[in-house]
Amino acid sequence: MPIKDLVASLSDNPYFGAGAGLFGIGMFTALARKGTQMGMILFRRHCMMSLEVTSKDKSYYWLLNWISICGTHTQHLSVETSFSQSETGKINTTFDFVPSPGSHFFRHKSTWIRVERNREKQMVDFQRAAPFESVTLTAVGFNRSIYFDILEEARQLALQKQEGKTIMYTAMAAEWRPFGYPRRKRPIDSVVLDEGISERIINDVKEFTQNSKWYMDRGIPYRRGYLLYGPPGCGKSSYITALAGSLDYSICVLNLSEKGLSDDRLNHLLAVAPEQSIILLEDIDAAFLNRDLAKENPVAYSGMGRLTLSGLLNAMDGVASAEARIIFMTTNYLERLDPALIRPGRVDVKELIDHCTSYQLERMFQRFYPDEPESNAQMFSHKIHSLGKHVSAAQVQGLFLKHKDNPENALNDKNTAMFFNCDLCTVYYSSSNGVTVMGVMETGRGIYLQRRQALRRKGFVWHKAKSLSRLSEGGGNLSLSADNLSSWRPKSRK
Ligand SMILES: Nc1ncnc2c1ncn2[C@@H]1O[C@H](COP(=O)(O)OP(=O)(O)OP(=O)(O)O)[C@@H](O)[C@H]1O
Repeated sequence: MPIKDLVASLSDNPYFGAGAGLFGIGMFTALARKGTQMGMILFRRHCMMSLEVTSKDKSYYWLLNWISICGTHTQHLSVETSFSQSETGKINTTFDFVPSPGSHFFRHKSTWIRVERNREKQMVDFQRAAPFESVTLTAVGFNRSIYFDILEEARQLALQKQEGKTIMYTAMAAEWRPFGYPRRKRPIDSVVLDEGISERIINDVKEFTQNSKWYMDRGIPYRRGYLLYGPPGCGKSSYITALAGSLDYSICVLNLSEKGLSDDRLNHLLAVAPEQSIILLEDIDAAFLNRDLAKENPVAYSGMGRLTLSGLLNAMDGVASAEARIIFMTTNYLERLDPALIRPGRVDVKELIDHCTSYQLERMFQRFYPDEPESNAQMFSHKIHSLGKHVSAAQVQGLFLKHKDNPENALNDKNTAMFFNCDLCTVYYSSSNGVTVMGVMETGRGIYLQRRQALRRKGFVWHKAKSLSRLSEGGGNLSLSADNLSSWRPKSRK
């Protein structure tokens, strides 16, 4: 059959006509779809700009935070909870909402921007021990500055939160992560150390940070180690935090007795610590104390950290950076430290932060009660010394907090004795013609001795001081009458 006839017969066939029509429509739709896809790809490639920020990048959380505050009004949010516990034990929990994984749109300076937050299920960011994530911003046009603007705004927003604050970092797996919210900077003079100590440390740190060239020229590693040692509660940690604030540094706190801290991990952490930060190794003796206990009782301590002294020494020696690297260590037991750990080069400055001296007591009193005359500060210092007890600044702070609105109470013998839990004694004196109760109590050896001497001068003979009870238990009953003496017979002293 000639082709002409075949075409004529097919065109008369209604089934064929319908099939050809459907085929044509399908073809057209497929081509249109393909064309749109190609068009979109070409449009994206040539007319749109996108920016990908991965969770490994520092600006990742700044950006998410910025988007949730200034950008999208999406109803699909994820929560980021920050938890911090202050030294007083108070717990602060705050929720931040960030866009959840998926697509969101927002308008920035008359440009529509699409935000796509992706969470990879298959990939884990080992540094953060969390799924790998990324955020992609896409906008029409070629104006790159829009992304610079956004990143800059996000950065400023994040830094605003940190202004006047000290960021604390803690070690998470192999990286440093901010711990809780940045803390308000503590004024350095609010930590009252003994005369000259604070000035010595500040001058040394400043001299060090301003002399990088001196170190470079002589090929000396640009790092400096400080050791603050002394009894608990005397201000070692508080001082380091205040110092970091005054230098505008952050603090990287590392607990050497943490389970699973190996030599390699410590080495890595010290090498990647954020710039402009103080590395704080607290209670440095504790890490190796555990090791001794572990030797004695391997079962109880199995699985404890694998940090060795030589690992710590090597890690400290390896700390090198173009930036000034400052390491602070604290301990309550200097004598427990290995001499190799505190030799010059590892520890360049050692300072004893001890119990309160008169200088500190007076200054603390004046800081807490600025309207009180200086003579009261001196009286307070005298009273505390006469208790015959070593008191830490933390204890003194506690006493002031208890009587924060009433300095008279902080100066009261009974209150101070009660607060510092002094052993109370009833003191019996006799005159030559019989027992007379004179010295009712002593709040400490200092006061007691003074009274004794005064009484002796008046001709009284001291018989015995009998420890009755702690004042806190005794309810502060200071007066004695003859009845109290009935069960007690003083031995006369020849
Ligand atoms: N010298 C000081 N001046 C003012 N406050 C102080 C001083 N020392 C301690 N404090 C207060 O006492 C509390 C505990 O202090 P901090 O933790 O700094 O002591 P520490 O010496 O580091 O103790 P530890 O050895 O137990 O870690 C803080 O609230 C701090 O404000």
